[in-house]
Amino acid sequence: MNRHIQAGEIVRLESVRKTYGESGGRVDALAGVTIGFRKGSLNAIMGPSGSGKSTFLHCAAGLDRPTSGSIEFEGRDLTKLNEVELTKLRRDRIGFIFQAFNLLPALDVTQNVTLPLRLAGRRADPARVREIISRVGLAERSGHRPAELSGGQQQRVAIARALVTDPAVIFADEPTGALDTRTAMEVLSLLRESVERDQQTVVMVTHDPVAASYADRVVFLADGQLVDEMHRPSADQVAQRLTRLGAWDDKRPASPVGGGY
Ligand SMILES: Nc1ncnc2c1ncn2[C@@H]1O[C@H](COP(=O)(O)OP(=O)(O)OP(=O)(O)O)[C@@H](O)[C@H]1O
Repeated sequence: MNRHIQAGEIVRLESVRKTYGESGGRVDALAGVTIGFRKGSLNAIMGPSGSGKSTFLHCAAGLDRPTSGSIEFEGRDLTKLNEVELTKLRRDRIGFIFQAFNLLPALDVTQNVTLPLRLAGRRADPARVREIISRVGLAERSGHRPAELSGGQQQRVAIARALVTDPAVIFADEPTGALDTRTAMEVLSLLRESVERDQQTVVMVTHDPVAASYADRVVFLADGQLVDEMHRPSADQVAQRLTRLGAWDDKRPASPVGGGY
């Protein structure tokens, strides 16, 4: 172990392949990807529809197993862990944020936020929970249920829930995809803050050049391979690069609005 990981990196994918289907209809969703992410950095993953972004995120986060290659996370190879070890590591060290919020409708804000702690059998420190909820601007709403909150507020609950276990890495799959521009910026600022303040690492898939412009580093996937990267680019630079990759040609379905569960 630790043969490949570079100084300062917290997670590293080495020659990661993910192949779906049998011989005739085989798809190389990831065709040999090698990349490391530094502790305390905000990273965006971009690329055309079908380029492998979700597959990349799921493999890197230990939600899916690659066909071959290794994923080093804080010195351990995720591909060598059994399901129980993987579940524990995900619960203790990784935070997840999804486009569709995935909040439980019957639970209020505080209960949703503390759910990962309860699942891990950990005690919720009330002062810390209050601090996290107020950090995302929901102190006044802590007793509200998701249906009583706006889409942006629901995503802020999801961020607080991802932060509550103090994870080393937060993986986010289009965290601003269902939000209007202003609310998306608030959410991105919160992610930026957890990187600056707590040295957490964020790896986020996004289609939005403005969201990507909040990142320290933007990596571009095409046909399951890394084809380029940019450091602290402007939204215009990202958009130009995506245009060259043909990312705007696809007709993606409209984002779902609000209503998570
Ligand atoms: N479970 C699966 N079975 C078969 N093929 C799959 C599966 N999941 C993904 N694929 C294929 O793998 C490739 C990469 O898919 P992936 O969802 O990772 O792309 P993406 O870049 O996230 O796309 P989008 O931007 O449209 O969400 C695609 O060709 C897709 O059809």
